[in-house]
Amino acid sequence: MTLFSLTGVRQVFEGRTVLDIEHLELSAASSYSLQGPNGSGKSTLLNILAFLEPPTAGEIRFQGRVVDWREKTLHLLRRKVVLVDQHPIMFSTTVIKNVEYGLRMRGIPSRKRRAAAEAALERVGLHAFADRQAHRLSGGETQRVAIARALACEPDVMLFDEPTASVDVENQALIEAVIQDIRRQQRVSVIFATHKRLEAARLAERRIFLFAGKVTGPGGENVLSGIIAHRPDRSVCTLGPTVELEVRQRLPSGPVRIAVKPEGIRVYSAAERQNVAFTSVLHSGRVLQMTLEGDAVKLHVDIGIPLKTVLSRDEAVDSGIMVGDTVRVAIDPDAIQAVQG
Ligand SMILES: Nc1ncnc2c1ncn2[C@@H]1O[C@H](COP(=O)(O)OP(=O)(O)OP(=O)(O)O)[C@@H](O)[C@H]1O
Repeated sequence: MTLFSLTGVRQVFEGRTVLDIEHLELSAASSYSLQGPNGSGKSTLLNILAFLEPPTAGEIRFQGRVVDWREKTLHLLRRKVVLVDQHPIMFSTTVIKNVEYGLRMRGIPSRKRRAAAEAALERVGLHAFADRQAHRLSGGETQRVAIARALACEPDVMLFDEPTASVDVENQALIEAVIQDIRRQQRVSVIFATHKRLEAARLAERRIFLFAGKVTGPGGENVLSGIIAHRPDRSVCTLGPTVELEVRQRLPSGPVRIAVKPEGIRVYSAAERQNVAFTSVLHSGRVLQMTLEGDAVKLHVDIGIPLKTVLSRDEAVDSGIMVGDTVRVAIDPDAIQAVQG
């Protein structure tokens, strides 16, 4: 079942478009990671999905119904979707009262409230902390109490904004275990923003990549820092000591972040001279890794910068390319998206 369906969703802050999603569907009872560089729009998207901030434009369907962004309806939707913030705010009272907060707002009687809050604290391993002062907890404990506070409300969807960004290794493992436990309860969907690739691999069934506010597909993994310079006939982006890529976007000279879509990267065996795509510039590289994923082969290639691309199984067989081979790599300038900074 479709949980969220977004069409033409844009968020504009101070005249700047920071989120621009043509179409995105999220399935129910799944777990998604939201990945992308700083400022790519992850928190902005989470705030929209949590019904905390309406988008400037576009349509969002939740569980099949169009969201109309009126306070009365939002109130009900916010019971179904709960966002656990990166820096949760604790009220200056006990842990248990903080966890009970959402239930109190819903008018749940005190005994039932207490039992639900205790059960939620148990799930995050903080049962013994019930009577402690919440604002004196460590970062990791605070994050776990915030998760308990969300869990107590029994939402359909839990959103997390970088749940382990400011916690130690021990709390990271505990929080990941709690998220995995939440997912094992089939009913609850989980969407979390993270900068940690391994965390995404551990926790997410599906991954969404954002770059400059747009969903980029797995190409979001090819995110690199470079410097734009203008030559008489073209603009180039210098990456590392040896690599220069042509960039078609018009940007001022200076530092940029670029994303290279994997479908814009073609890899040829060193011998192949025919049908070279996109560009006359061919980079020399080496194949570091080839992994079979379903009917596709994921290729890691080093051309002085690390790049990931995908071939169909047939293309991979036909090319005869093997791990360790020296190859030539063509990159489509139109597959490069650059943003300043
Ligand atoms: N309320 C706001 N007013 C103006 N600009 C905003 C506002 N909220 C976010 N932005 C801008 O929108 C862009 C996207 O921000 P967002 O916080 O969604 O990115 P992010 O991917 O979550 O980044 P990070 O990984 O650093 O948390 C940024 O350039 C940010 O400065």
